[in-house]
Amino acid sequence: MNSKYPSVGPEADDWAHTGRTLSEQRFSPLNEINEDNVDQLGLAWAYKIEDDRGMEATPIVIDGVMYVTGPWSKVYALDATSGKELWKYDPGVDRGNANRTCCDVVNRGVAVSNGKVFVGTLDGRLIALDAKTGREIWSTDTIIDHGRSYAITGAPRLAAGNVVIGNGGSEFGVRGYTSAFDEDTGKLSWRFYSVPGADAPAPDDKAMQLAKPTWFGDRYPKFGGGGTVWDSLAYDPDLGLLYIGVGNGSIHSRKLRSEGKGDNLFLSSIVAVNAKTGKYVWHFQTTPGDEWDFTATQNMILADMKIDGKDRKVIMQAPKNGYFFTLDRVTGQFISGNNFVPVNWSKGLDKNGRPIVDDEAARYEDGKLKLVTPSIYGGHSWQPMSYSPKTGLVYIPAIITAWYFQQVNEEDYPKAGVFGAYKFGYIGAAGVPPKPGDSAPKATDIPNLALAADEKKLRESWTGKLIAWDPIKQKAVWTQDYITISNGGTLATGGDLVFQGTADGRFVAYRATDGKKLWQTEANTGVMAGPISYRVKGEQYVAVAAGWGGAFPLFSGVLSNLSGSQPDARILVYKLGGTAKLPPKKVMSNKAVTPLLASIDPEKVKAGYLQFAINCSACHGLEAVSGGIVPDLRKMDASTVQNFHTILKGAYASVGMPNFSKRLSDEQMDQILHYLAQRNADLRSIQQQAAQNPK
Ligand SMILES: O=C(O)c1cc(C(=O)O)c2c(n1)C(=O)C(=O)c1cc(C(=O)O)[nH]c1-2
Ligand SMILES: [Ca+2]
Repeated sequence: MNSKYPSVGPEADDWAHTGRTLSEQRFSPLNEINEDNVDQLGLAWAYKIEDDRGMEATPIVIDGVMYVTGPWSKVYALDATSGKELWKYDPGVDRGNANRTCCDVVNRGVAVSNGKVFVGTLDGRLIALDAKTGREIWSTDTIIDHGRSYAITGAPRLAAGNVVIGNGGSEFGVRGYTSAFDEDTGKLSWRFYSVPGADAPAPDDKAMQLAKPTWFGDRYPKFGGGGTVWDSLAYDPDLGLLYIGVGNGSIHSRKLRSEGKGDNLFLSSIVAVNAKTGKYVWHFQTTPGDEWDFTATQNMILADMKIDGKDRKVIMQAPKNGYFFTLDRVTGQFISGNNFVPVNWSKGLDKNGRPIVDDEAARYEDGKLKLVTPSIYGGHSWQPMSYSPKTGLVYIPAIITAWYFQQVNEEDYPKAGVFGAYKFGYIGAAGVPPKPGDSAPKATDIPNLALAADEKKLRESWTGKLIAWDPIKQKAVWTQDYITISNGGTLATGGDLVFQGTADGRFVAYRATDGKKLWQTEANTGVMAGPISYRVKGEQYVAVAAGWGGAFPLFSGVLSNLSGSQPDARILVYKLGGTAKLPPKKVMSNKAVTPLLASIDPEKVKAGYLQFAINCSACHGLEAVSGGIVPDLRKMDASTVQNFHTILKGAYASVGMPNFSKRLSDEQMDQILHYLAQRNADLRSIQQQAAQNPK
């Protein structure tokens, strides 16, 4: 061991929590793999996951065993040195639940404590498994109302003898909350609601006493209000505080939700509660009166650092809204902040760190069309950032995109006919990030994604960045650019390395101090999850869950095609001198397509477009251009066309195609088929043009 990298003790071996330790820094002190030898890194083993959907889990490794989750909330226990399967657990989630979650049937991992493995399932159960055998010890239903679209995608956290879990659903109309269950028994210890309900809050409910006056009108209980806690929690055992990262408003439109007024606490906030009781301690709202899906569910990092000569206990977050926040985690007081990507929705932060909303530029309750950056994908999403106490830098997988918003009144929903109106209360569309000084957008600016030229322009404008951010000076120290969004979470190590997977299918190591690329390998699929590092019998490994999916390809399929990635889910594990090989990359079929129908009825196409936008586009892509996660419906074969109605009525429910018989009439199903036949014709004409003008 050289002096640059002195040996680190056995306490560095495990990756015991989602963020390695309770501080959630995603920093491994291990340094056997370092900038001097990282070029010798090779694949040690790979484990194939049976469902080729998005992989978002951070694995946990304790005593040489890896616990990781895959799509449909399945849990895998693997020998961390060989990839040998020790056990596998399938909670049997009803595949018909695929449309209860906004963004793929993903899961972000387990918590492990005292011989128990805890997993939250897509259908809302929290389950404790025996870590040795994978057998169920207890299972509890965490959902308060199965009539609404709640789903769990996040990893549970451990706090004060409890397992804590939230859920998602703010895109569908739910009231967000966080629940804590006793680790041993699964009994509910406490529940914290993120937003007020219809009733007056109890006199001793300080949180809702604070929140209620920031909401207006009586309609928000109908829409649920939102504030789902779908990903991030952090626990400081010394302070006894649990930090809750709260999501966006439900319904998105603040006009429909809260008469266009108010901060709407605790939407888009970090809330600190007593970990034993769930009682409110402090809050910091990152986006006042959210109406842009600006969640504060992004991962929160706890660190101790010297700022202006004083030792500070901080909590850091880079929420979707594009601002980085460094707060005092004892009091919630704002220390510093700055935007890490371009923002046009706000003019900056005031002295308390409250963003000054640019109403003219971003609030769409005035009925005008607004082009807002960041978009609903955020400047940063669930892909976790990491912090190296060695460099003092935070490594943020950042996103640069924009989104159109235009208010739709409820009575006008049926006329709106564009993606989003029903679910969000606005017409939404992808946009090219605006430049300062651009004139106000007009409806004619909304790109027509069916036209290949617009697709190209949009795709090229949606980019990713890895940003090494100084959380004290609040500025970037170095950056790396990516051709598209939804690049992976990051890992920082004692070997002065930063690891990150990319949407275009690579796994890369950078030097932590200056961002120099030192190593990369083909992952053969887009990589989104946060990598980890661990050591068994003195040998260091770096691991990542690889597999393209999640919000981007499902929701904006047409734009995500650029990644060239195919869903091919695996756990990939690397070590120095590793020689294992991956099977060849799966490529997307570019076969010429045949017509779906002999004749197409334009009236049906028009009606079908609306029905498709409302019911199908969230998974099968805007304008029916799939991102490759679920079938591209423009390319259906003859037998699929023949069985179209049967499939919509549940024939493929077991593989994740929900039953739409309660939502769509036969006539509407037929309209959708005609719309798809038209999109198929559009695709064939693009293919013909390409064949005539080969580049
Ligand atoms: O508001 C919510 O309840 C909620 C839930 C989830 C989820 O559970 O995955 C996502 C989002 N919102 C969201 O806004 C978002 O961008 C997103 C991306 C992803 C993903 O897994 O790729 N999930 C979610
Ligand atoms: Ca959301």
